[in-house]
Amino acid sequence: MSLLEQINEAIAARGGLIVSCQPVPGSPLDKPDIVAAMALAAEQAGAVAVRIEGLKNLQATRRMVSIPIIGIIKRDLPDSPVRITPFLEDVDALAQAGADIIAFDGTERPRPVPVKALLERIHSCQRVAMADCSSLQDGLYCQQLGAEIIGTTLSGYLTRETPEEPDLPLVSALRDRGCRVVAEGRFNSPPLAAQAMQHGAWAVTVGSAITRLEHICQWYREAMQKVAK
Ligand SMILES: CC(=O)N[C@H](C=O)[C@@H](O)[C@H](O)[C@H](O)COP(=O)(O)O
Repeated sequence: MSLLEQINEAIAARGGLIVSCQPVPGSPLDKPDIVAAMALAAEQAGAVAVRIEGLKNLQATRRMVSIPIIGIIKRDLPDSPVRITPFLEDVDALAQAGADIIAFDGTERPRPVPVKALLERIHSCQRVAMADCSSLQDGLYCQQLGAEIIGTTLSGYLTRETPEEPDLPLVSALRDRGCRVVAEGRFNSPPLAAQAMQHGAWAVTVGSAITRLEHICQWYREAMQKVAK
């Protein structure tokens, strides 16, 4: 059975929750053992896959979990806004470290390596490709080039102001055009994740609301301060 068929079975049995285990950089939780422990807890709680950033975190997680891992490497480049898995060497390293699915920035922005070349490399490593997109146009381009999974990951992050709400219309639009859609980005509550499934998502990735303790604390504090006397 192919990896995507295995995930289909898991989704049918347990729902389509993918947990992104990416602590806030520099957080006391930003340690490979802790990332791996979060991933194992997510697996034990029924997640169908986890999303992990960085090779050390990926290697530690690979030793702990048996569910599929979506691997990424984030880089801050001096001459390109593209951050997620920009280089062919990143693809090779992620495949080597145990990623089953490799996600990359699928936006149409200035980038060191074209999307087509990244996709070819992911497939030559015999891994599944997930394109992190910001729009219908990005998604259709990556789908047409052969990306098996299209994520809404970067919707709202190419403009100055990021909206509070997730991009449910993009989930529907991509699904209507035949994409296998992972809804990702600001699905910060169970009802929002459920709405993504109703809008045709194949699965939903949740990060901050499950694994970024600082963000969750901030949401609580702000809500409480608003009503404080
Ligand atoms: C825009 C970008 O760089 N997104 C990143 C992609 O890996 C992560 O920082 C997000 O946490 C992840 O996409 C999950 O989203 P949320 O944390 O909103 O559930």
